[in-house]
Amino acid sequence: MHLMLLSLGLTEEEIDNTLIGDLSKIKNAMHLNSYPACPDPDRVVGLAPHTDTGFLAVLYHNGVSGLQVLRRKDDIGPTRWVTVPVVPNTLVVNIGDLMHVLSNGTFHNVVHRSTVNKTNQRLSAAYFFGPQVDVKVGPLSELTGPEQGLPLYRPVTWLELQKLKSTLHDKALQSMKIDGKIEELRKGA
Ligand SMILES: O=C(O)CCC(=O)C(=O)O
Ligand SMILES: [Fe+2]
Repeated sequence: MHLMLLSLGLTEEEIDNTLIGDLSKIKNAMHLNSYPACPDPDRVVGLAPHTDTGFLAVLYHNGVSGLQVLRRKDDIGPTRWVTVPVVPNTLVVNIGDLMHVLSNGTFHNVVHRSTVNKTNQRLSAAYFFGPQVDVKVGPLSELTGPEQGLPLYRPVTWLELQKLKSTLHDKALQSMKIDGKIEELRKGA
């Protein structure tokens, strides 16, 4: 995460002043997932499509494939699910919603899901890195201004975002847009 903030142009000193510079404001969580083998895997959902809410998620798995990411329409093809290849002794890092907010939309949160395997049980451990539940996260002031552009999102705490997602699902971030119409979205949810 430190390297990602450097790549956005923040100095070491500016990073020290962000949430990740102040480790007392950082919180961790973990999911342990088990996907039993299923003889008819196309008829079951392992883990429904979602984005992770924190800054970053680091995924470890037992070498059985199943994680897929949603690739938006591009020159290569239409919007599609792409299976993340299993590479031994590696971890997968997903960008979460709060990293998307913190970077003012530069780093995109990734929509992903898990499928189940026909013959092998799949196990995964997802480690989530985010702020303490009551610390507000908004676009970094270093990334917004007359030259870089306006902040796209209002600040939220991790807890607020989790509550928004429980009612608005994939529309939660849209509802935090500074020109977003939260009430309209709530009615349509
Ligand atoms: O099982 C996986 O590979 C993904 C798990 C996941 O996305 C999650 O726990 O949020
Ligand atoms: Fe996830």
